[in-house]
Amino acid sequence: MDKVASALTIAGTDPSGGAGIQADLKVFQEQQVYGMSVITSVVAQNTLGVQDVQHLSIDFIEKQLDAVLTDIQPQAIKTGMIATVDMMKLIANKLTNSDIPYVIDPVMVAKSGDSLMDETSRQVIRNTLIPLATVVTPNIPEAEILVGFEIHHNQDAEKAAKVIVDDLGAKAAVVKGGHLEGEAVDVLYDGVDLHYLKVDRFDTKHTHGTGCTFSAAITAELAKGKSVKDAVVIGKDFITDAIQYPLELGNGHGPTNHWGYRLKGLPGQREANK
Ligand SMILES: Nc1ncnc2c1ncn2[C@@H]1O[C@H](COP(=O)(O)OP(=O)(O)O)[C@@H](O)[C@H]1O
Ligand SMILES: Cc1ncc(COP(=O)(O)OP(=O)(O)O)c(N)n1
Repeated sequence: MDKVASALTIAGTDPSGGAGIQADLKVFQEQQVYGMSVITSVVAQNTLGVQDVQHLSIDFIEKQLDAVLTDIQPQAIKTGMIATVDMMKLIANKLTNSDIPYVIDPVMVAKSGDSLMDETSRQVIRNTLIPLATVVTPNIPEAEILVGFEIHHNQDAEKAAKVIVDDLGAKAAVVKGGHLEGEAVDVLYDGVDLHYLKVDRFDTKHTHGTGCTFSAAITAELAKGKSVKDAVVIGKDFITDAIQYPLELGNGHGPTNHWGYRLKGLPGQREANK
């Protein structure tokens, strides 16, 4: 293995830097993991919403994947915005029989309400990519689509995490509670045990890219060789700090602070970033 851990994100872009490829690479860098990226779709978006999307051709996505995978072997891979069935089939082909830890953030809809995955793909991801996953990290609406029932409280989230592992074939699932009321509770099921990751909810509108940031932090830790549970616990700390110390950027849902965790224990900077 190379001396430095490396991770690959396969996803769409966010020119405003809070979500997608840009967020993933910032997180990898913060976690001291060498970051690489394959772009699936170029998205015109900002903190207010998505203005337009252009998907790259399957042929060109494949060329990017081959360029990376034949040269620098990542120790973990993450997928984010995979908008079409053909993209899913291509990635499934490349990752079948691979033993590289694989994190799926099954991105379907942005916080602004704009769709990032077509309707057919929302059903197809279940059979193509989910069975290959080391960890799947759906938010509540995404988990509802994957499992086919509504999620209103933590017990429903537990049930959904179990279905994603026991019925859909992922090795582990974290159903994120950002969209529920009360504490921000995520439910991790690893095929054996259930774990609750709880933090007080911060009263903030700066939550653009929370899901991307969380799943990228988990990917970085898996690349370093951490267990799924340890990677998810560290990822939760990372996203909590990123939400806690907002940057107050943009006119809508601003980005999280990808260096937020560095401000812990530095009271002067902590105050300055409140
Ligand atoms: N206001 C908040 N305060 C604290 N944690 C939050 C808040 N909103 C989301 N989170 C956490 O951020 C992570 C991403 O969750 P979520 O926002 O549900 O994902 P997504 O961005 O995919 O919709 C989860 O760990 C969730 O618990
Ligand atoms: C290119 C791209 N990928 C994913 C998202 C969604 O990111 P997420 O972390 O779920 O945060 P919100 O956008 O929902 O705030 C995205 N917007 N763009």
